[in-house]
Amino acid sequence: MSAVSFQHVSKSYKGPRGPFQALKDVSFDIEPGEFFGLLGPNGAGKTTLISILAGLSRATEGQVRVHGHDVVSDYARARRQLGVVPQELVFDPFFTVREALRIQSGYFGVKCNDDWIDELLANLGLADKANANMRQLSGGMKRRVLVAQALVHRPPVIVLDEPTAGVDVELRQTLWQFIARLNRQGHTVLLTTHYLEEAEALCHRIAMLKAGQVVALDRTSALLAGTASTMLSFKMDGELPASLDHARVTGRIVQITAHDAQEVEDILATLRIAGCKIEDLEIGRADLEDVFLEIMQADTSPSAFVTRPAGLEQVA
Ligand SMILES: Nc1ncnc2c1ncn2[C@@H]1O[C@H](COP(=O)(O)OP(=O)(O)OP(=O)(O)O)[C@@H](O)[C@H]1O
Repeated sequence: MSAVSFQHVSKSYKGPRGPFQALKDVSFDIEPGEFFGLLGPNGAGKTTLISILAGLSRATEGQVRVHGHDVVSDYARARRQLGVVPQELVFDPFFTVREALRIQSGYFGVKCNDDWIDELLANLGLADKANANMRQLSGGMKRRVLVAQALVHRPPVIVLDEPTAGVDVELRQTLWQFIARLNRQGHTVLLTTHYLEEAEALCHRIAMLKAGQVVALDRTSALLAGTASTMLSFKMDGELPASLDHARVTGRIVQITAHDAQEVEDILATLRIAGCKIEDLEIGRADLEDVFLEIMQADTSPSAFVTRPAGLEQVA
């Protein structure tokens, strides 16, 4: 049985100019023990999908199950399987960190949870903040508390909606070590992030959403191998030839993806013929950010990059 199953999920919001479809027929399964990434640009529908999974919002159509429990008709059991770290920092300013975690344990009917709460605090670098009031914490520390709150009932499925937004490098590493350990112990992880290097390092499989539709879904390694695999990077002043207008330009730095050696040669020839003076040329492997941009810029019909069904072989 899948850990999480989205089947034909659509969601419409009422807008000033009629209904707005935030999700369009989204279907995929996440297998138990997977570390699964959900990527997409701002407004693609990631938080909407997670809100439906967490029972905070209702799908207009379709069905969502967590370990077989429907998130609407069997809400309590579905919710108990989930630990959700929300994107927004919502907290009660009147409690200490330990009190907040005890109260959250109570919501799930977990009693005498202090040993696990202490372990969570230690693993999230919060041990010395246990008795601090929530309103005294910095933004990054509040985020750590949200992670701890999501995990108090030891949920088999951990959902993280941009958990590292606004978080310093040290906590990111602490957080990922901890989440990766929970994943090795068998917890399923669903992650949304805009830090694509994190997704590349952590996720077994990745789904990409664009305007509410799944436009890519595959093992991370297959996504990296399946699209442009070479990245040319150089510095130059002046205009690029029009035929290279798909290049990514950041100040003087130009990056262009290529599928093979011939395409690399063609790009260099185009630059030479146009009289462009380039410096510091590097040719390297494309990373997930390049793949993401290529997929998002492509005129993708849904499922154009969806090549591989869920499988357990990549989870080992
Ligand atoms: N309550 C709402 N009412 C109307 N429209 C909404 C509502 N919530 C979200 N939307 C719209 O639905 C679309 C998807 O939003 P969503 O927050 O799911 O995107 P996202 O992929 O999580 O984006 P981000 O990366 O910025 O967090 C957006 O166009 C957003 O404006």
